Amino acid sequence: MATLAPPGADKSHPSAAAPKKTSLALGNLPPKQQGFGTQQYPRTPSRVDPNNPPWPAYRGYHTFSFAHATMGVRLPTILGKAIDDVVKTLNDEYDEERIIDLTECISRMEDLMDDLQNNAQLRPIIDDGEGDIPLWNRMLAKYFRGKDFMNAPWLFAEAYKYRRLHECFSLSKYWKTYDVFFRQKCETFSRSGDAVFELSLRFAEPWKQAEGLSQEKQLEAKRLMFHELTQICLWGNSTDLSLLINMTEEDIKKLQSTGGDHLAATEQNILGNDLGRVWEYISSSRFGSAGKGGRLDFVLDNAGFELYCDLVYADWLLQSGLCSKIVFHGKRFAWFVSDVTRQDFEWLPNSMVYGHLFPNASDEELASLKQMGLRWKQYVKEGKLSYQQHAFWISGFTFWSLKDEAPDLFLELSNSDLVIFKGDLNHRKLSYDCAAPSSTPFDVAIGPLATESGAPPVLSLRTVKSDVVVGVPQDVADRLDKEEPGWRISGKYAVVLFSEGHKGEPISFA
Ligand SMILES: O=P(O)(O)OC[C@@]1(O)O[C@H](CO)[C@@H](O)[C@@H]1O
Repeated sequence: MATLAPPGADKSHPSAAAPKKTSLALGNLPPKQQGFGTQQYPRTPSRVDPNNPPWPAYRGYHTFSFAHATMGVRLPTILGKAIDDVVKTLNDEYDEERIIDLTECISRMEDLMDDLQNNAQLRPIIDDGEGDIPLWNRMLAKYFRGKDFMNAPWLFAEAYKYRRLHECFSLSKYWKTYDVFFRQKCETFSRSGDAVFELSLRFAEPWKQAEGLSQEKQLEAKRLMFHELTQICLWGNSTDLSLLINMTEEDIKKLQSTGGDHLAATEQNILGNDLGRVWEYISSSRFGSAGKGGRLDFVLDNAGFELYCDLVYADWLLQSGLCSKIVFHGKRFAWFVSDVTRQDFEWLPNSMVYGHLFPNASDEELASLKQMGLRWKQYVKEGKLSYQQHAFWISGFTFWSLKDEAPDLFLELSNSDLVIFKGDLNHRKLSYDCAAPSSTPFDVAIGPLATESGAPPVLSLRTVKSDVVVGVPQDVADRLDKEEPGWRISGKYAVVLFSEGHKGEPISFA
């Protein structure tokens, strides 16, 4: 039976086609506005938390970012190499109980590899009796429930991976303190001979100021030395083992070149440079107490060559009288491949004095290294140099949370006349590792560490190896983004950024 179509139901008729354009004359509507979404950044401090930094966080699923390459490729590669290292150790072991214990560590590492590659949810850290467990599990429960490796902020997910790696060993009976990167750290230092002797031949003899100079000239000589040694300390950070996966010995030498011309050329690559302000402060009566040098703290980054540069710098700061006490802060266990642990801190001067790391070195070179190593060991005995390793440094928190999450550490640092944060990772933690505009002033980017009552003066010495950049003129960053798209991760550029803090002001805890 034919259906009766209602009038006008023929959809194929031209009159049923949609009008090309409908224009309404509605002159009373409000005008269109611009900038939606941008006003929410920076988030006000009360809206900032580890999952919601002041500006948008970098996350592994952001395919445009270094976070993506790191989570998807670099971390599994690093973990694969770590497994190879443990297998080497396993092959050299003879005791059955220790062998079985170590195979269990390997199988936990394989589980971690599966989790990484399958983008698993971030589970709590198993209680291995270590002091940082509450920091980790509270943070996971409060801010990252249900998050996985790719959608948690990159900084947290990456740190979490290193904590999980530690768990593979901390749950064992015999291998609790095993460092999967130790072998690699030692080998890289032993391949850094040229740069190592370049410095030891110059600095092994105790430093003396040239005689007969006016006070003004003496100060100027110190300023110049400070200027160059700070840069050596800064560029020592370009040798980062986690990025050296495919580097040749020649490449490493180029990175470590410490010659004068090279330094002058590389100073142009310091895109935000507060070195002048730092000298003004360090050479003033505000630094330390009258007639006595100041206290300097280093929040360390990498072991081996970078630590060696840090110690050459610290040695001169003590000898010059600018500092009377230097405190080094390192990690409790293997962290981001090459970070300094207590074992690395002790290994360095001991290997300089007793080791046979440089078979091709001359007697003179070896003697210079030994002389310097002996002096550093003496500083440690005298308490002029010391080493600490607070659990906060191996947590997933950024330094915006330092005072709240580690009040004891905040008090300790508030005694310092200057806290130097070395390297890229520390810079990410200072600046909340988020997409802040490059022109954001350093004081703004580091939040409470610049504004809190009692906060110490802070200096970041960082070669730029990841996306976040602050304290750099916007036009410079925009030009580099256009002309050198890899500049944020190449380590070719650096920043030297200073915040005066509020030392001496009364500290209270909410
Ligand atoms: O802190 P460092 O040694 O200067 O650099 C650490 C680093 O290589 O590792 C991270 C990516 O895995 C980035 O923060 C940075 O590029």
